[in-house]
Amino acid sequence: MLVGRCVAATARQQFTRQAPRQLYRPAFAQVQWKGYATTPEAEKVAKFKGQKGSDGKYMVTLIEGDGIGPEISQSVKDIFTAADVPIKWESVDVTPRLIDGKTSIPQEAIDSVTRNSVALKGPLATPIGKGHVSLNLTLRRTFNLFANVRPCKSIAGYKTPYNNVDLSLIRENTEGEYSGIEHVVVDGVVQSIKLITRAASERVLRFAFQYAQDIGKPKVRAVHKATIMKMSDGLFLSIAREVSKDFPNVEFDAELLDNACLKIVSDPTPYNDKVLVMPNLYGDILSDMCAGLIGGLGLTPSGNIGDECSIFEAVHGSAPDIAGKGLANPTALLLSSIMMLQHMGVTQHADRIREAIFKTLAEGRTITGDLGGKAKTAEYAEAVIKNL
Ligand SMILES: NC(=O)C1=CN([C@@H]2O[C@H](COP(=O)(O)OP(=O)(O)OC[C@H]3O[C@@H](n4cnc5c(N)ncnc54)[C@H](O)[C@@H]3O)[C@@H](O)[C@H]2O)C=CC1
Ligand SMILES: O=C(O)CCC(=O)C(=O)O
Ligand SMILES: [Mg+2]
Repeated sequence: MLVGRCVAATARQQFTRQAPRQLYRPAFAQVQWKGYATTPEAEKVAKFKGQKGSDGKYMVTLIEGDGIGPEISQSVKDIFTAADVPIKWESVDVTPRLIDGKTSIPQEAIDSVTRNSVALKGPLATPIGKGHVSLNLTLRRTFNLFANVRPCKSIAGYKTPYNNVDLSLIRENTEGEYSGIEHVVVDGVVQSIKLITRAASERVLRFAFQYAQDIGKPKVRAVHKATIMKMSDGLFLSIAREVSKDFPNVEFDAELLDNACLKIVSDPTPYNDKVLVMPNLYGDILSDMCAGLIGGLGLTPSGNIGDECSIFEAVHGSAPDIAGKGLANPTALLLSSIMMLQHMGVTQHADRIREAIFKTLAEGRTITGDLGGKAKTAEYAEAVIKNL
């Protein structure tokens, strides 16, 4: 499996060298806000569109990803099999192809996610500088996964300077600094455009307020830099203020990004009662930073949520420094798979696996190197299975 992925990664690098320079063009289609049901139960029904097959199982798309992706995906597969989770995996490859001069992910992958309406994704590596656009972003854009939900919670038994971290970050997921609209003005001068639209801002902000209500957090805080990016972040902030009026039971305020970073690393616990919502790049950076507060990237899950389908993945990347060595901590992808099961309404299995994970971590006997243990990825997965 690992060999297969290495071949795919090499093919992608070769492809990268041949690919013509592309602009990452956003779709400017007006997005109709569909609203979210007020209870988590109803929300799941509204958003998860997958169907059980005649064998009583859901089909779920699996993108194993690069680097540590296949290793941590194997842990999820093993634990799901042991826990008898009623799903079947449909593995797809997202290595981009050049079709009519454009970089595209394979149609089979797009069809699979569209058909199943839910996917679990390992990390996908992005070449630095020249090369294909991030496949992670391409997937988010292709399926209009407008909200990236990134919870970050302390793990019982793993000691960090703060024991009670419970942060909720919502990152705008389709535009902002990640729009990839870049061009050379003259030699030595390049321009990169941060795109902020009313439509994308409003839908993620509404999502954040609804999410706060659904998970019982009383406050939403917009994180911004509208002092400097007066028009772009200014628009995001003014829409946040507008949207807040539709949620009178949720307190709203705003904070500058740099100050938020200082305060969160000094003491994150005053942020526990808030959902933080922000433009794309700020959410990217803040979520890695927050992972550092609870024990690292091996522990933080995420969900890319759209109206038609959703893709769940860890916050971390392909970790090339430890790939292929059996050292990766699969907890982040496992917790992402639990978010996925909750989203699908498969809650009993989700609860059972989550308890087994937390028990294994709290026992501290069979944990991976990032948490100070000696266990290999597969040994940790085996310990979780024993705790099921
Ligand atoms: N959503 C995605 O698929 C993402 C993809 N990437 C891509 O991943 C590649 C590598 O990026 P990096 O900056 O190195 O970030 P990274 O997140 O892959 O790794 C950062 C550090 O965290 C460690 N780490 C990450 N996940 C871990 C795990 N599960 N267990 C133990 N340790 C773990 C790594 O060993 C490394 O020291 C790049 O090509 C980047 O574009 C980066 C972030 C997200
Ligand atoms: O797509 C990439 O290469 C990076 C994405 C990323 O850092 C993230 O989603 O947090
Ligand atoms: Mg990131």
